[in-house]
Amino acid sequence: ICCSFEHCKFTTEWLLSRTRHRPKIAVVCGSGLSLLAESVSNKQVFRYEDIPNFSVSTVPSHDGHLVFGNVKDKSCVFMQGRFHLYEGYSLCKVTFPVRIFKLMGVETIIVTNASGGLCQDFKVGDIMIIKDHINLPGFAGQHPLCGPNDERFGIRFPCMSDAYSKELRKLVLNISAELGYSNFVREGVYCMVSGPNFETIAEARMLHILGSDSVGMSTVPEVTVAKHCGLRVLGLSLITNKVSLDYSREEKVNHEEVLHISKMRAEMLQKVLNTFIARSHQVEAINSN
Ligand SMILES: O=P(O)(O)O[C@@H]1C[C@H](O)[C@@H](CO)O1
Ligand SMILES: Nc1nc2[nH]cnc2c(=O)[nH]1
Repeated sequence: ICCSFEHCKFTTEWLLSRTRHRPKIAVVCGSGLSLLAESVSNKQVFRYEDIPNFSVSTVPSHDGHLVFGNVKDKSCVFMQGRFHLYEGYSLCKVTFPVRIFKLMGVETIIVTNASGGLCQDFKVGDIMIIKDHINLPGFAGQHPLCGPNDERFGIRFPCMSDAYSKELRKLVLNISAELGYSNFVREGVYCMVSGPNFETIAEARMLHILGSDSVGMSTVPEVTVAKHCGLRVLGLSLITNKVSLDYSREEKVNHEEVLHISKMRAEMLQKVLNTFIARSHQVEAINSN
């Protein structure tokens, strides 16, 4: 096993002995969204290649930096770049950082990504709060929790019907309204495919019929492992393109377009995120009541 409890513990202790930060919130920055980590104070950066047992980023715009820092008075850790199944990594490698965060004392994980809009009401540039997901690779056995279950992380058969915290979603909706962003902040179902190709029209139609509002190539394994080990999860997906459901449409998606849109919207997402992090204690209060 390449990502055993002992491997996780070793990496966690390696990091804890090199930083004074003790983050309670972790953020995974999706494609083109590295900016989310830029405004932190008291910043400390580790390169993925220097961290024992970590993988390296191979996708353009996924910088490969683990950034510790404060947002207001909250200590956070940011992944500038994530690992994807299509890069050739096993799902245990893809989700390894999530367990490190758990062992470091993180309580809430915020996963962000770029995705294609299937819901016909969505516009390019919308922010979709993920309310649920479809684990398509999981149906075919590509699942991060397959294999022996280590009870020190979580139970064998975790419940996923409440993977995305209702309270956290509500807080983001409230913040979006206060910031005047309500007309482009939505809620929806994210579907993961393995990639690396974008969808055929027939595939896109199928995913839409199955109830997916957007489609991407990440997030679901991280969320599954996060829920398994008891982290609270918030998922935010930036709709970077409309997925064609119609043979007469001529649009052709590419990674550069995805990056262009996500970089354009990253500042807004950052505003939502920073306000959310500053106020996350409000949800802690709700939960402890
Ligand atoms: O890491 P995310 O899910 O944001 O990356 C998306 C999916 C592919 O990796 C890439 C396609 O442009 O962006
Ligand atoms: N699978 C998939 N991933 C994406 N990431 C950003 N846009 C898309 C898309 O249209 N499809």
